[in-house]
Amino acid sequence: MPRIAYFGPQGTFTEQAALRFEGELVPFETIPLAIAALRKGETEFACVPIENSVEGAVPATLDALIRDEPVVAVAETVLDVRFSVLVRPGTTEIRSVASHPHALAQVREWIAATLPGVTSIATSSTAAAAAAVERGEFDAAVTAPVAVNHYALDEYATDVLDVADARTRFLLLRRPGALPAPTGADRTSVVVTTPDRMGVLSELLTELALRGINLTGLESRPTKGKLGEYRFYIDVEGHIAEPRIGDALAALHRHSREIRFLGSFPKADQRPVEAHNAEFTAAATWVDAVRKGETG
Ligand SMILES: O=C(O)C(=O)C[C@]1(C(=O)O)C=C[C@@H](O)C=C1
Repeated sequence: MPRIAYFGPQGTFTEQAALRFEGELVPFETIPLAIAALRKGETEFACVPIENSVEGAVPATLDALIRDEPVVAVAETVLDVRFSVLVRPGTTEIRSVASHPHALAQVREWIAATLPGVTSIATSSTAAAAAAVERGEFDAAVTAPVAVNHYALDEYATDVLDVADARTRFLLLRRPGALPAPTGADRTSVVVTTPDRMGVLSELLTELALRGINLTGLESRPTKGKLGEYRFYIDVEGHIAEPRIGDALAALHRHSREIRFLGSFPKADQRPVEAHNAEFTAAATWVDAVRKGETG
């Protein structure tokens, strides 16, 4: 059975996401450590969170994806997110509440209304907060509902969430190899470092628009070099095997100082992508024929 490194420990949302894929799950304390295990060949896959509908992109994942040797996404899955607040049995007063910063941000209003005056403490993950509460370091942890099964804690509150219908998307990563076959409902992800000149981002987006490609995500992260220098993470609908996507990525390559392919894989929503591949194929066939002198 393949091994899947995941952002743990046991009881994280990421573990719930990783359980949807077939493999032996291996927990790591941080996102960079899970991806490093994949790069080193300790596991065949890694499962990490990439974006949340309330708090946006997960910076630790974006930064880990661009470092060191390339890794690519081969699948994604989306989880509904709602939180439980766990305490040690017998707790009567809550003075501190711990969790992953993304989780704390999603229950900020609930904490202010229900536990006014408590101190919020950031931990490496929601489950790490549960473990710390179990050890007596903090009074309460904001966790995934399943965490109550892994730690000797009681539910103080369940279904906690400031914004209804929150969801988090997770990626299944692998070292580069054969790509997943196109399904007609795919997503392609790249990260581009642009030269420092006027209008370059609009040029990138125009290349997509000209080919009728739907942009589903655009994130920027500093290159960590010069102040004001950024990388752009671009998600589009379609698969690199499709002519219009291949054509667009070639254009992005021409506009960029550095480009890294992050994968073409089936979208979790399985909603078919409206494409114009037949027109692109017909145009390429025509150019080919003209070059050979077969037509005018
Ligand atoms: O700490 C966890 O349980 C995670 O899996 C991380 C994470 C995140 O990074 O957004 C995943 C889903 C929730 O939105 C909160 C935390």
